[in-house]
Amino acid sequence: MKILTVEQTRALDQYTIEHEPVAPLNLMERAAQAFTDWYTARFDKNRPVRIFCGLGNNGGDGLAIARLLIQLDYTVQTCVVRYAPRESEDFMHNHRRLKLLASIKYIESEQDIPVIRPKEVVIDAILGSGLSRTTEGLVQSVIDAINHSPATVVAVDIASGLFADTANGPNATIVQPDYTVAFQLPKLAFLLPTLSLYVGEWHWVDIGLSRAYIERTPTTYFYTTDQEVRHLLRTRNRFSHKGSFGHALLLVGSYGKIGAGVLASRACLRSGVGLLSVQVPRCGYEILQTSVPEAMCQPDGHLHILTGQPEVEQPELDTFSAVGVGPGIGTAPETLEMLRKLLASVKKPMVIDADAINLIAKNRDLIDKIPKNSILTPHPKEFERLTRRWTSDYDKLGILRDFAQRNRFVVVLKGANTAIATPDGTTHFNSTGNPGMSTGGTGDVLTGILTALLAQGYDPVEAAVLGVFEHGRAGDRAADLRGQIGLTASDVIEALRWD
Ligand SMILES: NC(=O)C1=CN([C@@H]2O[C@H](COP(=O)(O)OP(=O)(O)OC[C@H]3O[C@@H](n4cnc5c(N)ncnc54)[C@H](OP(=O)(O)O)[C@@H]3O)[C@@H](O)[C@H]2O)[C@@H](O)CC1
Ligand SMILES: [K+]
Repeated sequence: MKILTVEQTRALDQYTIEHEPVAPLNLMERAAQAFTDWYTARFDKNRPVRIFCGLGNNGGDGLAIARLLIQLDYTVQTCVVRYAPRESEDFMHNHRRLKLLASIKYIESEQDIPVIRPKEVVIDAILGSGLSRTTEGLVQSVIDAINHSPATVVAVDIASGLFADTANGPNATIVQPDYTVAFQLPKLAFLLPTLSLYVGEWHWVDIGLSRAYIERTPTTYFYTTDQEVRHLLRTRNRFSHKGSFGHALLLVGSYGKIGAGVLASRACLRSGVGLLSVQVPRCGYEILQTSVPEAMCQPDGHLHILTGQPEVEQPELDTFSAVGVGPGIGTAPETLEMLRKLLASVKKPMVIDADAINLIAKNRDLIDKIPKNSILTPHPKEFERLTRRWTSDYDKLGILRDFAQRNRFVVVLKGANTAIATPDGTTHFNSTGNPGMSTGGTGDVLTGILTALLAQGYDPVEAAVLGVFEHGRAGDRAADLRGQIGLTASDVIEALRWD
């Protein structure tokens, strides 16, 4: 699913109006109806509704929603925040229609701001995507009153005061909703961790804007949906054999962290790889052979760390269809040398995680040695070590895009809505996963999954988008079963299901 900028959304709106064609007022009615359908499916008539409307089209939506809810017998109090002398045309039309049906309260000064009671649901339709400056004065006071109230708050299209795709200044006053119901497409702001307070749980509703226009509008931001992922997943031919699904090599573990290697290996096997070989320090040999009997084990000559000096002769690196390195390997100088040699020898895109990233961050000459189109999977701290500290989530996205594009890497920046930046400058936000997955070992699981997908011949961008999605989906299934708090990385592996 594409994420469009405010400008692009306005153009999409205009295109739909001209080419469907549909009168702007009817489009507003469609938006209000879609919101109302969403609302009535969740909130019953016992909850009094208080709708705060601005004077633009977001306010117009609010007035139309008020009318539709009143017609459905909801108890609605509409408050128009009169912060400016001018209203939009469609606002005025809906204002006239609502006045025939109900009284409207006008907020012209702070004294007019009503007391909001706990049982109420506040619908925030003060400002939408037309926000052009930081909120102040009366609007700011109303937003403060909403934020200090005990009521449930639902934002229409976007929280009032929140910019949809650019940074808000410091100390901006913004509605903090429990829910945001966006029209047609999600907005970039919804996907950024530091803005979550101004978004709440978000949903989007279809208001019939032109699909053809969305299709041909270029964008750099995407939100991965279930439907899109279904197209990526390859089905298995009846005549296939284990040789058809590649041979992966994982270089993992150190004394005390062999478990990271076990998790990565199990996840790799659960993600469809044909054959798996695993290099671990000698202390990990029996552990791995016992806990992952499906894998072939190549013990390192060193007892505790990976040095790249094998105990017994090992197959050439080009035997393997994909290589993954990092989980649990530590940052010993000998392991750095192993990584240096590995990067010099592997020609295919590989998966690079955890301590391999930390080693690269400290030895920056290695960045140029990483095969093009490799997948790097840093968490934010590792990514900061690799690049620089950011000033906002928007700054972080810029650094991420530049780093991936300049080096021709696929960078999977882990977190809520994991962001995957690609060599061609696009960024894909993931839609699956839950806070229960913030627990040791889930990153190792992801490395195993991604290495398995590369080994099966998936293109690195597809592997990253698909792998991150399925990793999150497995986490969601596991959380359904056990709850988020008790979730472990092993539960995520057990919940993987590729169909
Ligand atoms: N896109 C779609 O497909 C559809 C969109 N729809 C709806 O339209 C909404 C967008 O409507 P909109 O463009 O009229 O903007 P909106 O946010 O209501 O207000 C703009 C007014 O506020 C003013 N203003 C700005 N900042 C301010 C501030 N800080 N403090 C005070 N005032 C401020 C601004 O002033 P100006 O910048 O012109 O000086 C202008 O007068 C969208 O979110 C959705 O709900 C649906 O109905 C149908 C389909
Ligand atoms: K709003």
